[in-house]
Amino acid sequence: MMRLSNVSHAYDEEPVLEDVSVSVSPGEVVGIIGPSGVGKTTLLRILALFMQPQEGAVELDGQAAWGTDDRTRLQLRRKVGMVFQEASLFDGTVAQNVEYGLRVRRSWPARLQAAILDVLGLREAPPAIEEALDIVELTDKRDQAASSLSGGEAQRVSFARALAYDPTYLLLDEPTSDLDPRNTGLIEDAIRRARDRGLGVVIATHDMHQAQRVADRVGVLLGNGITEIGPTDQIFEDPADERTRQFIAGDLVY
Ligand SMILES: Nc1ncnc2c1ncn2[C@@H]1O[C@H](COP(=O)(O)OP(=O)(O)OP(=O)(O)O)[C@@H](O)[C@H]1O
Repeated sequence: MMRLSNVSHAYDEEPVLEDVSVSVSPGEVVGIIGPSGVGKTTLLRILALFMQPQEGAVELDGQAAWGTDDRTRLQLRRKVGMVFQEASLFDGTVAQNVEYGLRVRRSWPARLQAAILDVLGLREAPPAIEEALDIVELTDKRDQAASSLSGGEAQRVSFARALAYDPTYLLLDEPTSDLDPRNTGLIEDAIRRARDRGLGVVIATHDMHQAQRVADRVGVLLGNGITEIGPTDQIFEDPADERTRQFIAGDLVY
């Protein structure tokens, strides 16, 4: 389980998160919804161990992430994959971009061996790449130049790259905010497939309907904290907190 406990963080004395606790288990999708600028990205960056919160604890599979040595933290960070709002692919084919996720994990001897087989034209793509491409339905574009893809396809490649890395947890920051309905649907299907393979997924989105479609549990981030977190049906149909109710009903204007 990945868990934030009583986390607070401020930028230049301006509090963004105050006393936030949230967790995700393997095989579960947790949606974090809230208006723009409320701190969803900050929350994900703390979960990804990119930044240390000023207060509170971050724990992965029972191990505290801070207050430990850098090497242990790097090992913990390797359990986490992240997909950002915008795909950032390098100049190369779709398959090469997806493989990048694998390559960073390989030992130097294995990388050297792969490079030699590449030069000899003898290397076959590892199964993890084919599986990841299958999940985002891009198998037929595997040899296409990444620069020739549409925005939606590029985002699906980003998703596949994060999957190929074989993380235990996957964090998604507004992964479909610039996408058309078809690509949005394909990413949402890929999220469900990742969950069914046992990944713990956290998706931050300002689109509450997306959270309703894909999340098992939803946390509502309003003001500086989570007003409520619980099973998706309960949050949308019977919220306990008045601010959550107003936000879900669209009555809370930011
Ligand atoms: N590095 C930083 N330095 C100073 N302020 C920051 C920094 N990063 C974020 N903030 C501020 O913290 C607040 C929360 O930002 P954050 O990006 O976490 O929110 P968000 O909910 O992800 O927003 P959006 O959906 O618009 O991306 C914003 O007011 C933002 O301006």
